[in-house]
Amino acid sequence: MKIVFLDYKTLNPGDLSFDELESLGDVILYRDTDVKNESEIIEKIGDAEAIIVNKVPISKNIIEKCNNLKYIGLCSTGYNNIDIVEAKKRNISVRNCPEYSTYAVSQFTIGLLLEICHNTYRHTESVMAGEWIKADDFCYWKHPVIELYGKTMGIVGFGNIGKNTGRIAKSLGMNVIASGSRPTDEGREIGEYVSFDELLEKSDVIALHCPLNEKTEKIINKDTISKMKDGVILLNTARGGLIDEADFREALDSGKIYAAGIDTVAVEPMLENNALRGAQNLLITPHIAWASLDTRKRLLDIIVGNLQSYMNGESINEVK
Ligand SMILES: NC(=O)c1ccc[n+]([C@@H]2O[C@H](COP(=O)([O-])OP(=O)(O)OC[C@H]3O[C@@H](n4cnc5c(N)ncnc54)[C@H](O)[C@@H]3O)[C@@H](O)[C@H]2O)c1
Ligand SMILES: O=C(O)[C@H](O)CO
Repeated sequence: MKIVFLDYKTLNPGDLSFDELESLGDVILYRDTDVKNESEIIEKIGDAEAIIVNKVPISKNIIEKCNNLKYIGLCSTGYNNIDIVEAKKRNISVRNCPEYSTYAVSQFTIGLLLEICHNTYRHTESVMAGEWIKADDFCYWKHPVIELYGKTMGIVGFGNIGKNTGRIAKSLGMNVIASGSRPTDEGREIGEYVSFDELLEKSDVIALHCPLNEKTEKIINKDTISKMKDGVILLNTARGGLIDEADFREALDSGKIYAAGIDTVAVEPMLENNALRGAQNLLITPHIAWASLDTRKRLLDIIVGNLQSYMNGESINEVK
């Protein structure tokens, strides 16, 4: 079987082995593919039966042109770059990789929150610059130190990552509320299910952990921000497209949003004119919550397992 991997560079910058994947068929590996160049994508896929993609968009046009395509294997949990409706229409199997980064992404989310609460990095810089030597007292702070105990974390999207973020928040003494997911007993042990509006009104910290799709695109906008508490903290390690970035910037600048920590923006790599550049009370990282070596190893195992199961006629991790 001809298998084309369109963009392996971020999964495997050179520290993993593709031996197992290559044992499954005639594998063609591309480090990168220009996400904006449909003809390059179509040419690289050619007559392949299976493709593996991380962030390359697979549009209706590409699916129509590559008419031997039977399998799209994602290199990620999120699958917002694939035209699922068109793929399903043509009986193409689309499979994602759930759960490989649950612990890493929830750790990262809480890491952003703790940095907002403590400003460890900014205080270290101040001490290293000699400000403690000149201080009048045994302690001083440049930014407020925030205790999370007793505060409410609202989690939008209470799936694998959302629930684990909730568990950590609960262990810090936070009350957890969640919206958007079907209630389960496991979820009820972590927090209370509420409506999206109630979550916006009650949360001191809001963490986004839902997929990006037509229902969730820009769910954080002027209108929903106006329903939030003044001085709310916003965390987004899911997808940048969940947020209207111009509205978000306005709320950061006005102080309506006290601070935010995000790992994703709407267009990646970030555009030069991205509205968030230069924001003062924003921690921002270049989509790396998933990227530890252990996590990527687990991810590659799932990618291989998904393809193997497709070849065996089994339906594992099929995107519905
Ligand atoms: N930054 C990173 O490195 C990174 C890594 C992995 C995943 N992600 C993102 O995190 C997202 C969540 O991952 P997960 O493993 O928890 O997925 P998941 O499928 O386990 O959970 C997603 C939850 O969102 C819920 N949901 C669906 N529509 C919703 C809506 N309209 N409003 C609110 N909730 C809704 C689903 O019911 C589900 O419970 C992924 O879709 C992906 O975009 C980011
Ligand atoms: O969805 C995912 O798995 C992450 O965003 C990394 O691609």
